[in-house]
Amino acid sequence: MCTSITYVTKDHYFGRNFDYEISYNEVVAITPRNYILDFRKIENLNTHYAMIGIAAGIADYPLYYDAMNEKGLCMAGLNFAGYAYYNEYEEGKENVSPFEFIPYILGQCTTVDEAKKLLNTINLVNINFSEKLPLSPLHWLLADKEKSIVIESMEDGLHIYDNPVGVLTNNPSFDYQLFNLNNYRALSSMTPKNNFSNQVDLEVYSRGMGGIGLPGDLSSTSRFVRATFAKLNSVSGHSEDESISQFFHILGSVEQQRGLCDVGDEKYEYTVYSSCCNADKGIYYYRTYENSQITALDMFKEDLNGNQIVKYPLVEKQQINYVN
Ligand SMILES: C[C@H](CCC(=O)NCCS(=O)(=O)O)[C@H]1CC[C@H]2[C@@H]3CC[C@@H]4C[C@H](O)CC[C@]4(C)[C@H]3C[C@H](O)[C@]12C
Repeated sequence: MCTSITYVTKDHYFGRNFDYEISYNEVVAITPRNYILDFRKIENLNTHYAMIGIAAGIADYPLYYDAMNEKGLCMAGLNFAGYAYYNEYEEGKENVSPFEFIPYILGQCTTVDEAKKLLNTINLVNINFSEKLPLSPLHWLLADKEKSIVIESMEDGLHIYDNPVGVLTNNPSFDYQLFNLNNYRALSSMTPKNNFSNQVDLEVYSRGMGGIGLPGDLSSTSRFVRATFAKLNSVSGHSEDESISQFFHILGSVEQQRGLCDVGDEKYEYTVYSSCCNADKGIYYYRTYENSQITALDMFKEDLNGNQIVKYPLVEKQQINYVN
């Protein structure tokens, strides 16, 4: 499972928990403007916006899980197994395969509205990256500072939802996740008054009772409600330090500890990494399961006019500040 959120203080922040039981040798990858983006069915992009994000480090192609471009547009792919459906090639459409989708959008668009125009002509086509890397069933969160949308390609067509809460998890489809929030409208960050009955005197024996009923488990519907509640009630200062700390704490509300989600064969789904982009400044921050220290990469410190992907392996060793 994964959770992705967008968050605005003074700047715009975007990121995700990447929850899984295996890794594809993830790296932070910077794709500069003149790296030739090679597409299977449409014309290559020989120059495009530069982007930074986490990608699979197993191929010489920017196989992004999530990324932002130099204009502050951000996009993340999350599992959508059993719901995602990719089509046959269709003449007259822009046939983009799911593994090309993030570079295709971030390479050319500066805002969600610009991306929406491209989405009018797109056909998410069922082409593998390779035999070893088959199609992934995904849906996507796409965000700029003002708004976000969710993109779901399903058997009945391409769905593009405005996302008023700026959160995405996994199954089922986004319209359900949003509707399900109605069930939690009584939750509050405030101490609730006794609505139960005036015939019984109910005590406020603890702080935090306004949130009783918030689902605590790791299912995607529960994470959706919990991350949304955390994000929308979140209070943070505007400085960079306060903002990214708060961002990682929101993601922390839905992080997965190893062992709690058994997927068989002695494998457990856990939060492999959490990321937070400052989309205004082009800085990619992340933490990994074993390394609680925040690592940062500034895309503008790279030569963005280059033509080769620059890759940084994740810093995964715990960094402890021993004081004596
Ligand atoms: C598994 C991940 C979703 C995490 C998630 O949501 N976990 C919940 C599981 S569950 O909901 O509990 O079942 C997704 C997110 C992005 C994906 C890569 C995208 C590029 C590339 C595309 C190629 O076509 C295939 C290989 C490739 C490296 C992909 C592998 C894998 O598919 C990645 C990592």
